[in-house]
Amino acid sequence: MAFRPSAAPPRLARVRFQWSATTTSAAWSHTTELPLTLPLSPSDACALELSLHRLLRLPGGFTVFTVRRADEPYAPPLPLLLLHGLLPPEQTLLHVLVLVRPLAQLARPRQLPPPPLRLADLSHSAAAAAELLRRLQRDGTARVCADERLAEATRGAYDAMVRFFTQPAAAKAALHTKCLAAAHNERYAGYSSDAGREWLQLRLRLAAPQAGGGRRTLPQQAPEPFERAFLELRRASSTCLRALAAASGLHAEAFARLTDVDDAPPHPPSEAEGDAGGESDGGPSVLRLYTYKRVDEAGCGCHAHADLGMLTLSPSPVCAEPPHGGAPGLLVYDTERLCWDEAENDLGPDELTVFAGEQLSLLTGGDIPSAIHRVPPPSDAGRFSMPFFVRAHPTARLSGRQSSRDDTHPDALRTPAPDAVMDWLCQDFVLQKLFRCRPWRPSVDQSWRVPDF
Ligand SMILES: O=C(O)CCC(=O)C(=O)O
Ligand SMILES: [Fe+2]
Repeated sequence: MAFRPSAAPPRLARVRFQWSATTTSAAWSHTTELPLTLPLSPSDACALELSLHRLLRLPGGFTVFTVRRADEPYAPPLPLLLLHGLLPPEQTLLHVLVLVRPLAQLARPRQLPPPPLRLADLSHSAAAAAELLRRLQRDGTARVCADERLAEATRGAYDAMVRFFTQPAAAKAALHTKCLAAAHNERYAGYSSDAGREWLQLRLRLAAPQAGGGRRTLPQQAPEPFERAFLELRRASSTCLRALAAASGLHAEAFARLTDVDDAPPHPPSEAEGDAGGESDGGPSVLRLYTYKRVDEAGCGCHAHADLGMLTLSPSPVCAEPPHGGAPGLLVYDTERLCWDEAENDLGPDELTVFAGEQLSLLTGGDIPSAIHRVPPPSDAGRFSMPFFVRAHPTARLSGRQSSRDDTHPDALRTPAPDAVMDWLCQDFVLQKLFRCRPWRPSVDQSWRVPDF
């Protein structure tokens, strides 16, 4: 399955499963409520799938593929095995909508990715913008070919990564910079690591550079090629966000203005940002320069998750060892075929993989779905990657709209469930939903600590 097994202690929950379906001549909604011990084991999940087939009166040849919380019709649909992650620890009642599909869909062959779109076209061609939108909707990811400036900047940053990561641990750790004065807020720029990777995280400086301090990003002591890659990826992400907004029938600025990818004055200076922790120097979007631990170093890669921001732009990764050839490894979960697809196979050195995070999915009512993805630990030559995560300001208002997508599946959810809240302050959405109702983030317990995001 490749989803991280849950380490949570077993707990009893009541789960209401709802199957709502429409055809041209009829509409129905069947519901059943079951006491369940969560997390489910793989065999519990299989038994539950069979029970639901009977209890929800599904037609022969169809089954429950995935579920999502009823109050989050825009959220990524998840296999039954991950049900535990949708229910915050202190709660016991969960209402989910099931997505029912024909079993035959499991055997559908994968469509190979079409040729990349060109970044240069996305800024002026409505047809290229519409195609980017269509690919994100249909495939979950899209390939985009960088222009020369971006390609040069990412090459320069990859070159500089070798030297950066071979420094002594103390020199790397010295780059860790807190971006907020408040002790309980963990927003940072600089070095960090987990069981699978080490990385350097860059953010835009929001405070005007002091005289003599010319750097636009934090940490200020980061090698200059990293800043260049940050600024070029920021420009590319601004182009993609504009293209997607325009192709969605919105004002071209509708998405970009919620973020820090433009040089317009920063979004609402911050009363509400105060709640999340005080005056910030460091924008919400981040560039992460990763080096992955190999299997033989007990690396575990990057577990399955959906990104929490608006959009992720991930330049073609390279091996950590000379001659630094390509290092494809990103896997994307196809929720319509329940399998992992290799998203970076045959990705050109100057190409990027683009995919949506959950903030954009909320804003579009699920029209642009967030991609569930993971990276297994590399086996021999390692992996450098440098995804750029465009994120909305914590104080931005994220108002989701009803999906207009014409889903031809029999259980198309054309209207959000009645208990769906589609209007969020970004930081509330992130803290209350993305850090509490997702299986891949250990739930924050609404304590005083605000995690880095
Ligand atoms: O290294 C990569 O290519 C992806 C990493 C990733 O998915 C993440 O950090 O959110
Ligand atoms: Fe990710």
